[in-house]
Amino acid sequence: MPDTSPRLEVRNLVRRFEGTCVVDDISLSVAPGQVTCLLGPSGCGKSTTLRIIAGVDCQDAGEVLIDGHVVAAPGHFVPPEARGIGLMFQDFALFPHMSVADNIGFGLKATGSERTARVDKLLERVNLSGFGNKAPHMLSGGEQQRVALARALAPRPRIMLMDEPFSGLDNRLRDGIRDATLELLKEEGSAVLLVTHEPDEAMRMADEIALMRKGKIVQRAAPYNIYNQPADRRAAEFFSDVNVLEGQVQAGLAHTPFGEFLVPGVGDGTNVDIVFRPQHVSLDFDRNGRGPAPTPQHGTPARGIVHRARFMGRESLVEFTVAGGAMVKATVPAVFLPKPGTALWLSIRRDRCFVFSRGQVAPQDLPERAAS
Ligand SMILES: Nc1ncnc2c1ncn2[C@@H]1O[C@H](COP(=O)(O)OP(=O)(O)OP(=O)(O)O)[C@@H](O)[C@H]1O
Repeated sequence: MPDTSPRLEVRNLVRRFEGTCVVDDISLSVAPGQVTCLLGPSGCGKSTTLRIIAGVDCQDAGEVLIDGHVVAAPGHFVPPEARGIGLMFQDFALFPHMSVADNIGFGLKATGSERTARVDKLLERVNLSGFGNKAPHMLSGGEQQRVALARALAPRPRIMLMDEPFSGLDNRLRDGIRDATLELLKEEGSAVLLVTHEPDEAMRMADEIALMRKGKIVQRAAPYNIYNQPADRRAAEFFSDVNVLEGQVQAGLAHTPFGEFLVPGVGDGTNVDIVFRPQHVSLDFDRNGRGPAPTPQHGTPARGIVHRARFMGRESLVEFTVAGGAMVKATVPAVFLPKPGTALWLSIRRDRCFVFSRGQVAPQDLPERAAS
C-alpha cells in the first residue's frame, strides 16, 4: 500500500509585511509522490508560502510539519539544511566552475563509487549520459535545467519545492521537460509543492491544485474538479476564457436570453452570474428567423448576430451579440468565419453552466416589477 500520510503539512500559516497579510491562514498537505501546485496571479503570496516552508523566511503564525515533526512554529525553528528539502527555482544557477557531474553530486554525503553511481543514474534519468565532464556553459538552457533538477533530487529530498522552474525555458522545450520532470519526481517519490501562475502548467503537472488569491487558498481540488466545478466566477475565469450572463433571481429563476435557469435556494433579487465556456456554445443556422427547438440539455436557443470572427489555429472564435446586448463567444473547430451581421442560433450546454451569486440586493433596490 502506498504511504498516504502527509509528508508536508502546513497549518494556518500567516505572514505579514508592513501590516499587510500576504499569507492569510494557509493550510495544505502533500503526500509522498504527490504533486500539489500553488497556483495564482502574481503577488498572491505563493513564493512567500514556499519560502516559509523552505525555512528562508519566518511566519507570523501557524506551523510547518515534515513527516509529522514540527519544523517551524512559534518559538521553534529547524534550519533549512536540516529539513530534507530540495529546492528548484526559475533562476537555478548551476555552479559555473564545476563540471555537470560535480554539480549533481554537490549535496551528496556519499563518496567514491556510491556517489558516482547516484550521479550516473541521475544523468541517465535526465537523458544526459555522457555529459558529466562538461562545464555548465557548454549546455543549452533545457539541458542546464535538467542538470539543476538532477542536482536537487540527488540527495533524495523528502520534499521538493519548485518555484516557476520552467518559466525560463522556451515554449518548444517546456512541455517535454515538464513531462520528463514529472516522471522523475514520481519515480523518486518526493512530495512536491510547485508554484506557478500558469493554469496550463498546473493542469499538466498537479495531482492537486491549490488556487490562491490575495494570500488565501480559495479552492483545493484535482485539476479535473477545479476546472469543472470552480468555486466562483474568478476561479472559472482563471482557467479559461468564459462567457458571463448577468441575471437577477425572481421566484427561484434567473431569466437570460437563453431561457430561465433554476437557482434553487437563492433569494429573490440576488444578482447572479451565469458562466460558461466558449467551447460549450453550439451554433445552428437561422431558418427564416427561427432556430432549433429547445431541449433539456441545451435549454432555449438564443439568436445571435456575428460581431467578429477570427481563426485561432486549431479553432475559430466567433463573437456574437445576443438579445439585451450581451456578448457571447463560441469556439468552432477548424475554419468557420461568418461575416459580421450574420444571424445564427446559439445553444449552451446547461450541464456546463455555473451559476454564482453576486451578493444579495436589498428589497428596496429591486425594480418595481420584481418587488411586487
Ligand atoms: N520581503 C518582503 N517585504 C515586503 N513585501 C514583500 C516581501 N516579500 C514579498 N512581499 C510582498 O508580498 C506579496 C506576495 O509576494 P509573493 O512573492 O509571495 O507573491 P507570488 O504570488 O509568489 O508572486 P509572483 O508570482 O509574482 O512571484 C507581494 O505583494 C510582495 O510585494
